[in-house]
Amino acid sequence: LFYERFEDLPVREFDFIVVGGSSRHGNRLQILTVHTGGTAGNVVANRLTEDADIRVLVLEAGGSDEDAYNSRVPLYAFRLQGSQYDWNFTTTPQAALNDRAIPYPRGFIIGGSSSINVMLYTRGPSEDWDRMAWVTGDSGWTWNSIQPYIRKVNGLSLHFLLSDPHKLKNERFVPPADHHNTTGQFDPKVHSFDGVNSVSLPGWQYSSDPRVFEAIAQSDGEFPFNEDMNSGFQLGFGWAQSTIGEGTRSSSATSYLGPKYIERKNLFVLLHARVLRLKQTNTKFTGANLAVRGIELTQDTGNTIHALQASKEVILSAGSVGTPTILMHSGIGDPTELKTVGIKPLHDLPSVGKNLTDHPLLVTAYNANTTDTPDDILRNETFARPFERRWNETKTGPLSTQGRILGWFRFNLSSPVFGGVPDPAAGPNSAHFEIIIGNGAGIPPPIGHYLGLTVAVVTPTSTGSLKLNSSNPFDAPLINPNVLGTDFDFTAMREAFFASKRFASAPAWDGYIISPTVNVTDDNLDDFIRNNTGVVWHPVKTAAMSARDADYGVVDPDLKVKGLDGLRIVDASVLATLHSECTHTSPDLYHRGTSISLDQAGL
Ligand SMILES: Cc1cc2nc3c(=O)[nH]c(=O)nc-3n(C[C@H](O)[C@H](O)[C@H](O)COP(=O)(O)OP(=O)(O)OC[C@H]3O[C@@H](n4cnc5c(N)ncnc54)[C@H](O)[C@@H]3O)c2cc1C
Repeated sequence: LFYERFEDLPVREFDFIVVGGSSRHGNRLQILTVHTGGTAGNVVANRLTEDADIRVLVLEAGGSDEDAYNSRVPLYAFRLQGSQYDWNFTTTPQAALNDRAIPYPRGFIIGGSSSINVMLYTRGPSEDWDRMAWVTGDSGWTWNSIQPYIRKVNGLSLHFLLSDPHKLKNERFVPPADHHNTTGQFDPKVHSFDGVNSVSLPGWQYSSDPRVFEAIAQSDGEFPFNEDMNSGFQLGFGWAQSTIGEGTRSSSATSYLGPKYIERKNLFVLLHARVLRLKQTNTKFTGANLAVRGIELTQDTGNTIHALQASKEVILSAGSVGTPTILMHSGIGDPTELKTVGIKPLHDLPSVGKNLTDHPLLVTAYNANTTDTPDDILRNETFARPFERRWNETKTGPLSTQGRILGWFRFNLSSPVFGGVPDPAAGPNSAHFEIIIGNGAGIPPPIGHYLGLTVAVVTPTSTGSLKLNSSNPFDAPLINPNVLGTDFDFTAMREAFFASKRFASAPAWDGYIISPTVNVTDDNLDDFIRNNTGVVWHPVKTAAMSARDADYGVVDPDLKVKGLDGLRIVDASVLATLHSECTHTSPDLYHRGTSISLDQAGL
């Protein structure tokens, strides 16, 4: 159940529940999951509370999504950035971007970033998962091992074969809002139709769509068509799949904490609960690990601090910014850096906050000779009204859709991009860059209609960092994704831009594209990139997983914080490598993280 005030929680019960034995039934177990109101946390909470004997408390700094209209309406997704549902972080000045500091949105709402993101659902290439298994020395992270958390495989539920006792799957592939015939637009064999998280194809058609496919056909194979980029083979252009069901956003809150689950008597969700730090709960003696099962939270900017303790585990799911921030405020991190800001080190883990990596993104747009774009809806309330009425009543129409068509591509290995640098992709079938076709400008200028061709480098080699600004947990951390910080990344952005330009020059666009909105020439391209590149908001690796015996990394392949007891991290920060995909698909990862949690708790 949702609670707004700490005082309303059955706190005593949480404080005094006794954890008895290890048998599955007959014991009252309590697992306190911390700030797991985000994408991953709700998956964890859902899975853990399958067992009525486990009591889970979810702590979320943000509030409810009940009145968040813009979160529900897919077309309005971009309005959530900079809103009350966003933490509204900003990066440090980015050297390669002419020292611009760029906005760094993160969801400040139940559902976390899955309640404010752009909803693209991409699983990435199988090679990325296989590489993560190799890096971490744990075959449980391979593409094949992860599949049963998403879907049934070959008609069998591999849960049984892989001895995962939990049958809940992530994906629930549903018809698009307009119920059009989707034959040839996805491959049913690689999807699940009875999972929790709704996924669908675009539910509204635009006149630019057929031209995209004509341009694909005219590209001499440079931009092939891929029926389903989520099969493990991602390369090519295909229809976007999005976490949308019945024309409405499917976040981890609407799905994993949906009506079917939120009434569970063993699930407690406390909103507006900001966790300040974790607390040591034992005294270390020779040979034993420190236990960190305590937390401190506040609901009134620190005037009142509440302490709680989990009998089993604290599971951190505060995301790639929140998780390392909380760890460092708790003294878990690089001791030298912690002392610099006046924090007493508790546990030496220098990798906390290191290696922050994100996908650089460059929006380019073309003036389009059409009025068939959502630009007028997005900038003119009067124009939008009938469409809103339609969406309110039927959940159909242009408001029911966000992503349209996207593609994943590789540079030729003889490309100038590589100039002595090894190919950073996970394998020969993994993309280096992405092109996102947008009908309309996303956030449109006052006049005009647009076709967006946005590019992203999906194998960046630059890494940045996340550091504390001070010992005050209310100060925003120093977020430095080091965008385009290497020659590879910068050259890759240039080449991705050229590729999108070639795509826009196909005869299919004659009469549709009028001109680019900015005249980019060879002479001003680098400036254009520096002045306009941002990121896709896919930060990972700030609490990265590493092999069990590696002397770097933050969590082991079971997602337990290295060298500590009682503390696990289950969110995007643990990814050991940045995948060539959009990162909220990692519920598959979260599912597995939870299964490990359950197994190791002897449940
Ligand atoms: C604007 C935007 C667009 C994106 N578009 C896409 C997309 O189209 N497709 C895609 O796959 N991915 C997309 N992403 C990325 C994706 O949404 C994230 O990678 C993913 O949701 C991260 O999940 P998480 O569980 O790690 O963190 P989050 O979902 O961010 O959850 C963290 C939660 O912890 C809470 N929290 C943090 N600190 C504290 C604290 N101290 N106390 C209590 N609670 C705390 C937060 O409020 C939040 O609810 C986008 C992200 C953004 C921001």
